[in-house]
Amino acid sequence: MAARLEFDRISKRFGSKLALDSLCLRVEPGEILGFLGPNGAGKTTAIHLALGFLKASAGSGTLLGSPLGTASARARLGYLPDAPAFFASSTAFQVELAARLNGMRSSEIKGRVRQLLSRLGVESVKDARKLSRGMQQRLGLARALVNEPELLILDEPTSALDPSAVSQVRELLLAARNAGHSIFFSSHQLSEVEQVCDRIAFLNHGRLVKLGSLSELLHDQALAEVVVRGVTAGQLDGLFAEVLPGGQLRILIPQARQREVIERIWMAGGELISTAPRRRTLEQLFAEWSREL
Ligand SMILES: Nc1ncnc2c1ncn2[C@@H]1O[C@H](COP(=O)(O)OP(=O)(O)OP(=O)(O)O)[C@@H](O)[C@H]1O
Repeated sequence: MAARLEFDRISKRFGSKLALDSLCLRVEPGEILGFLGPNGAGKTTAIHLALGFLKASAGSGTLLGSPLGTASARARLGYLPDAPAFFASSTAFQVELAARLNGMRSSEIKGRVRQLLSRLGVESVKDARKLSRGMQQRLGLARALVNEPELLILDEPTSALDPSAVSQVRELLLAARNAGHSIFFSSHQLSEVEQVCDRIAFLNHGRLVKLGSLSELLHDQALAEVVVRGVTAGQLDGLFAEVLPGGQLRILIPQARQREVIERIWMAGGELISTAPRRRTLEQLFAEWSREL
């Protein structure tokens, strides 16, 4: 099936800075793809390339089947920028205008706008230009969702939201996904990412470092905790070992190396006390992947 968004070896250079380095990535129909990476990794640059706000220095891509930058594809797209701006006071007008520009039928617009504004808690806002950042984000989301877009691109959609708004947004995103829409969003809110994303793409220094479902990525990186006695840390060089009271050693190793390490301990005259799987969090993986070049 055709990807809703595809980057094919896309690079973007700003002067001497290579912000994006040969990015290959597809957002498939009906999936939520979380786009992660440390500050300055290149996430917003990739999003701006997808939207046609920037031109690639090399490579190509498609948005909803058309080459990046094609204006007609944008009517089937919803976009929430990191700092949404509003130019008129009426909240309903902002969202209605987006619906009209995207070709929605007039008969459908009023009901849809009312429903979204109420769902996102912005129906009684007086002046859209004087909103707090969190309220701007809620209104920006209503604007992005109004035309029931095939692809929703969100730059940090929940960064300024209070916990109840975060869960309302989570429900909206999952409902959109369940209706077959695709969502591509950048975020630093790892608990949100864990709860809604089907797959995760991790970018660092403009390069795609990891891509997969959270369970695959956590499984690949799974650790085992091994407790032994009768050996010293010096005999296990290269392995992280903590000395426990009583002289036992606690060792953390990738699960895939467990057998090899246990054999090494036996060869050195050590005795195995226990082994246990150690689940890692996305936060720990984020910290490790951020160190990868
Ligand atoms: N217009 C520009 N001119 C020069 N450099 C830029 C420009 N836009 C982005 N950059 C640089 O490109 C790199 C990637 O920036 P980008 O904003 O895409 O990162 P990001 O992953 O979205 O970061 P954050 O998580 O902080 O929002 C950074 O080093 C940034 O300074």
